[in-house]
Amino acid sequence: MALLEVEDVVVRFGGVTAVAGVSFTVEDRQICGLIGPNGAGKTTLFNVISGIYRPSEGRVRFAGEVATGQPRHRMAPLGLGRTFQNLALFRSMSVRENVLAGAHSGGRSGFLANALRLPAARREEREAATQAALLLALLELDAVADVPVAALPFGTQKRVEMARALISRPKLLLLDEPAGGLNHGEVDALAALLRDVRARFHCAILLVEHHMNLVMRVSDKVVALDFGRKIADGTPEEVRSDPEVIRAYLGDGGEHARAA
Ligand SMILES: Nc1ncnc2c1ncn2[C@@H]1O[C@H](COP(=O)(O)OP(=O)(O)OP(=O)(O)O)[C@@H](O)[C@H]1O
Repeated sequence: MALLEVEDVVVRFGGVTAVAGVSFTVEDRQICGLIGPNGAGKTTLFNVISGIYRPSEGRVRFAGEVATGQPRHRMAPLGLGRTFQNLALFRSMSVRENVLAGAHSGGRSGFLANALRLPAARREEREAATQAALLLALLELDAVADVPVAALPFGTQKRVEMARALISRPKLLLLDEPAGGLNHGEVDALAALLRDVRARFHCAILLVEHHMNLVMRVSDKVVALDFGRKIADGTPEEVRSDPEVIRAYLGDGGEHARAA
């Protein structure tokens, strides 16, 4: 059984079919890149997988359980962690506070135990603080742990988001354009970091990404979309040389010519 199973997912917005029957799987500890030209349906599909959109048809299974239709707060306990394209951090809070905020969605002791500060809740808080410290070190954020997020460069903020997603120990980490806005050196560091994160956290990673070089370097498998359909699914080498993928990226010389 695959960790993530996307089955015949269709998403319609009024008359627009953004995703037109896409199926693919992600295995345990696999890094999967989701690529496609602008408007291909990547973000829409990503939002279905992370529980933000309900598909018009089809379903998503996570570790064998149907995840579509589950309330969003159930996603972290199910084992799904995500980051956002335009960051969704508490800007006036410190790096450490933001990372700790991610732990609360994974807490097991419940609202009442937390409100009454029962021992189970206090133990969870201590565990979360230890985990946060480890993550801050791994993501090279310890020097800025007490700095408000708003004061930090974009690339650093992206690492904060990743730390926040990782503190709930996801089985699958969903990354929305992690290389967006990063410079060349930062993209190289990100490639190394993604492999490191997989090795240390034993998680699978699904990344939606425009940065082709990063996707091809870090992914075990790549799924390519165009006009809401899956046009290729295979190793980076297979997908890179797939005629439909080349056509989708280079265009047909007419109105569909789009940049890679
Ligand atoms: N909320 C919405 N309402 C109507 N149409 C939408 C909505 N969201 C996306 N679409 C349309 O669905 C299609 C797929 O969009 P989507 O944003 O998923 O593509 P994408 O591959 O992520 O593109 P990009 O790389 O530019 O972010 C596009 O035609 C888009 O205009």
